[in-house]
Amino acid sequence: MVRILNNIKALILTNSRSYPRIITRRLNSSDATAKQIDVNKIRNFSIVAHVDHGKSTLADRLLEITGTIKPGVENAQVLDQLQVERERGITVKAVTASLNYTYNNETYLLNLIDTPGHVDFSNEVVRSITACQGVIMLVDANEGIQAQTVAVYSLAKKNNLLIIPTLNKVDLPRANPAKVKAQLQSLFNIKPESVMTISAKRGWGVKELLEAVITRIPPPSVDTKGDFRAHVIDTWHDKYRGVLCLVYIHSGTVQVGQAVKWKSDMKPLTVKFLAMLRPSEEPVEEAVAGQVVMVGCGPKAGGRVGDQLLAKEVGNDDEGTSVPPVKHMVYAGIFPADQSQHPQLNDAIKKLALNDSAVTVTPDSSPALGQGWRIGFLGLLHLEVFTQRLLQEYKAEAILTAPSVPYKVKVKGAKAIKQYKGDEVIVTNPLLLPDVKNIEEYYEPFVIGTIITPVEYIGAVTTLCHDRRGTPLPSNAVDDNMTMLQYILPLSEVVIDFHDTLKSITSGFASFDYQDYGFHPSALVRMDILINGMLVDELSTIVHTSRLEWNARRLTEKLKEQIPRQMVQVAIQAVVGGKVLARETLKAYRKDVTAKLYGGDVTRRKKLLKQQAEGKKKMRSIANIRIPRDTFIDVLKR
Ligand SMILES: Nc1nc2c(ncn2[C@@H]2O[C@H](COP(=O)(O)OP(=O)(O)OP(=O)(O)O)[C@@H](O)[C@H]2O)c(=O)[nH]1
Repeated sequence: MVRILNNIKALILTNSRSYPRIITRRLNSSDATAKQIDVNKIRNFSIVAHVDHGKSTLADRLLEITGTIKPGVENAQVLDQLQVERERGITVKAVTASLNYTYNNETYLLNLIDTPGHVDFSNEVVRSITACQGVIMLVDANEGIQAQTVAVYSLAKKNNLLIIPTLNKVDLPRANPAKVKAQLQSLFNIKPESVMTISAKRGWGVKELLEAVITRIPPPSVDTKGDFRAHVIDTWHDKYRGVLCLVYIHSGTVQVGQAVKWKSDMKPLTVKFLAMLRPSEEPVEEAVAGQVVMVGCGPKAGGRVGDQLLAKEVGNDDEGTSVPPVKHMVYAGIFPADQSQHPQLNDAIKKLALNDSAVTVTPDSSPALGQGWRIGFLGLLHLEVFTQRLLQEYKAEAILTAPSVPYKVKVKGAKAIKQYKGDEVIVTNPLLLPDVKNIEEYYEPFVIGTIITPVEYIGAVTTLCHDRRGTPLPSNAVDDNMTMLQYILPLSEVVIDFHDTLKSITSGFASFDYQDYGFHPSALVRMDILINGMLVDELSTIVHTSRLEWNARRLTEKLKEQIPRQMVQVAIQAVVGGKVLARETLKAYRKDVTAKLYGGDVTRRKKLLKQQAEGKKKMRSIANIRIPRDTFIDVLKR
């Protein structure tokens, strides 16, 4: 027990704020440095799977077999280092581990990239895949193919990666490898004899799988003689060394002390830190094309995901692999709980955004909530994880506004087109919607949703998709009991609670994943809220016409509940283009609220006056109606 605890202790971060991705103790000094490894002995691969199908457990076993960690640390989940990952039992960040393995008397360098399973973090998967030549596609032999298996399969195919189909959890009594092999054949045309079977938990078949990685996945096809070029697949911040980057070298070699530059910036830099991640840092003097290594160029050297690190001599042309740009699915406002905490939160968001390259941060301000930021996320789980990490890793408390999806509008009129630098405007905040009279057409983001469900729930799932404005695509049988349904769905109907509702109507048996389907024309309008005839900017939303009435009623009722009674009657109206859709009236307050300020001793009176003044500061005054800041937060929250 003590040994196990020590083992875990050694692996867990000592200070996750300054070392988000690195284990500071060296676990294993390697016998094969980059120089001794030729490119034909490198394999870059990733493990992809539906959530909970066992990626992190398999990664632990691979680390054990290759001697990187000691065996027997059950559920160590060495690659899941973030506190949120351990608490939620999910992988959020993709991490790399360079492993040595001897096969047929030859030592191979295997770069394993662990990837997250949840649909929100597919960005991390896409990024990892740009450095890989093959993937282990894990499928739980008990659950069978799930929606995300379909998504990762298509992604791997699209990127021309070699796929090693692997059934996991074959130790479970209810595992049915034959059935799942048949599913793989029917959906993806995968031959049953090419499918590996393992139990990541027990270690069964893991050695054979590792050998399949060596024999089936090709070495990286790179130019070892050319000038140094690498692209960044991850970045994180280190308190002492500044920005550290994980790069995939696709040409030449890099050495400590070498002169380099960013493609985006061209300022001369020097490589100060170079290390393999095993997953602890192992400093190296040199790394060659085909390798995935950590590079740091000093505290002020910058670096961001998707950028390229080049040898000083390389021109600023367009050659080389780039990482696909991130598409944000939801945007939300983040504000400090108190404006005095703005600088601290600003610092925390900056640092976290560096590690989580999938977010975009732009300054935002609101009369009610003060100065803040508008942040783009990949999905709701991503948003939750981001705020949880802000709190846990940076002790920064933040207020979140209602998440909304980005919309697109086509503007008309020369003046408007000039103002928006083109006739298409992406609207990430309903407040920034161009004037209605300048809008020619509205566009809404759509996704293709894949649902795998037991056949008995097809009716319920179809109703749900129909209610969410879905358009069906042809469906496919997975086997006798399971079906794959596909729908084109508006993103706004999917991001908030679609997954939870689907799980509850199918007793947890259906799985869901979605892929971007771009912007398409849609009947959208901007709905405003008036308080005694005055517009409250913060409460404007973009709504589909079929949802107008419901939204109008819900918002006005919620506001009536939240706004405290005032000396005058308050009319709360939801309007679209001057037409009132819903109205609630808050009756006037009759009691003499200042009565308690008279009489009593002077100190008590002063205290009450001070409290009242502080309370007023937190109010937003609209048409002489004082609305507490908390009301906005409560109403804007989901
Ligand atoms: N019985 C059995 N359980 C397994 C096996 N492999 C993984 N598990 C269990 O399945 C659960 C999920 O495993 P993880 O390795 O966390 O799954 P994951 O795919 O990394 O999950 P995400 O990181 O959230 O995507 C854990 O409780 C594991 O202990 C196996 O071979 N047999």
